[in-house]
Amino acid sequence: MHIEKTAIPEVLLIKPRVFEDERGFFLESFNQRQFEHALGKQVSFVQDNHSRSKKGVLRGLHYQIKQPQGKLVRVVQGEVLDVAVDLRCSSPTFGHWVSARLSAENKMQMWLPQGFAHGFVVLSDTAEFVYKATDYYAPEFERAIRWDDPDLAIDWQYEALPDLSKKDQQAISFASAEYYR
Ligand SMILES: Cc1cn([C@H]2C[C@H](O)[C@@H](COP(=O)(O)OP(=O)(O)O[C@H]3O[C@H](C)C(=O)[C@H](O)[C@H]3O)O2)c(=O)[nH]c1=O
Repeated sequence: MHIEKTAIPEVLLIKPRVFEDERGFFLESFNQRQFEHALGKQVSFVQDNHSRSKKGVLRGLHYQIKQPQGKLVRVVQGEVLDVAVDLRCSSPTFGHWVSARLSAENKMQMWLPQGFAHGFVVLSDTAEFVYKATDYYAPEFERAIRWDDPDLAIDWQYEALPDLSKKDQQAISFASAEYYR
């Protein structure tokens, strides 16, 4: 697998090795040994998630203030713009965001460690989004920051107004959010 750094050093883009033949393709979507070698430390995942969304759906920006989750995310159908926002107070990239287009086509994955808010917007007619998390879902600790927060000024590369859940419609501003100390 090929690892690409992003403008936030701890957020990585991972391109798995793809074996194509006349039948189609094969790839290892996760290999513990290779992943830990790339990160230079041990990481364990406890939960796999899978969501399907229509074009224009934006899920995010979400994080768990306690039991923070590192996420290894990828798209198995369609295309999304995936975004990670650094919420670690002590980080030199605090309040910065990075984005990447993840698609079934490019098979690109993004690794965002604990300390980040995460979201994506669907750019294709539909998208199936699958990801591994380093801790369990804990709704009592879940927080949401507005996708269109003016201080973050995220370029979602999506021209129309996105389709948001009730929870995301009620998300709060970056300035009033809780951060990771
Ligand atoms: C996240 C999650 C949700 N759920 C249940 C709770 C709700 O009844 C239903 C939909 O949940 P929600 O609307 O919070 O799903 P998303 O909007 O896709 O939330 C996710 O969106 C962004 C992209 C993230 O990075 C997070 O993993 C997560 O917050 O699934 C569970 O049972 N387990 C879970 O881990």
